[in-house]
Amino acid sequence: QDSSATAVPYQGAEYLVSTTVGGQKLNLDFDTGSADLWVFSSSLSTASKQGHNVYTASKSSTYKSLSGYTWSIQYADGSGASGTVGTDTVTIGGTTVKNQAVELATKVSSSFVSDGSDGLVGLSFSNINTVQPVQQKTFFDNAKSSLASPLFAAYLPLNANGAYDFGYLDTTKYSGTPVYAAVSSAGGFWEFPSTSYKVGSTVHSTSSSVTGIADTGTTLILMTDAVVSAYYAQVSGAKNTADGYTFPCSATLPSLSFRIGSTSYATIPGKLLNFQVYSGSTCYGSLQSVGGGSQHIYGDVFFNAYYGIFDASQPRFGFAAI
Ligand SMILES: O=C(NNC1=NCCC1)c1ccc(Br)cc1
Repeated sequence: QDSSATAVPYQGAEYLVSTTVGGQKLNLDFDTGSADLWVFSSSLSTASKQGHNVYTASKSSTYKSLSGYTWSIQYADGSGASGTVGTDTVTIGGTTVKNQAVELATKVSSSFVSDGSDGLVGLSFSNINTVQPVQQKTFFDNAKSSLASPLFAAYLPLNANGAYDFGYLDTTKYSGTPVYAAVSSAGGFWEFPSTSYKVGSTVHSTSSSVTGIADTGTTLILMTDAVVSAYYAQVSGAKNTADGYTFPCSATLPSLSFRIGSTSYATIPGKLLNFQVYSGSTCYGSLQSVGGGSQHIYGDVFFNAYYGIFDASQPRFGFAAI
């Protein structure tokens, strides 16, 4: 049941995919950095429902409640949601999964209320799904057996409609031959070693334990402080403010390249590293600090430059310039 679903950019911060849950249409944020499929539900407070499509279980003829099951998730950016669980038929593009665990939000954090999505589709590994007492599988895990190949790909061009392709690679969406890195799924993420990077043409290496994760649920590229300080040292007028790194909008930004596994470098051009105007003639960088830890997070800005291939067969992560 290979298929492709259109991903529509929303306010430069995320891409939304129209998804049918029990015959009800919702605009969901596909997130390769988490493993819960959750939706805004009719049980939310009136205030939380403002501006969103909600899923009403009682209106679906195929919904089944999982009595006593709950979920609760906290994302790395501090946002979160929680609620109850059932199963229903979920269709994305032309790929349908019956009896998919659908997590109904009865609470969502404020950033989700002001956000454009009506919920998330987790596409990381199912070992980090938060449902209790019995952990549930992701849409992709459930769909895999019906696909020609056990993979999906993310095509997220800047300020234009993109797509998530399930079961096949769309060669019209990228150029050249994809390169792949082995993935370690133990932490639940599409994670690989990422120990070398370039600011412009200057090569730097990090400690060997540094990894990267491919995360469509994060907007920017978040890297360790060593990388971020080396990068902005090359940008005249760059400042590290309480909100993150800013610089004069007139600045010429160097490219940033980083290795994914032991592959060739992925290069983010300077143009993509100016995320948006911060205030007046000051702009905000697409590269920001991940805070602590030794994991780089390659978010949507990475996918603005590369077709990302999430292949469960080994597992491995591949990329090719778009
Ligand atoms: O939460 C993460 N990605 N998804 C989302 N973020 C905000 C809403 C959805 C995330 C971030 C960093 C690491 Br390391 C692993 C996962």
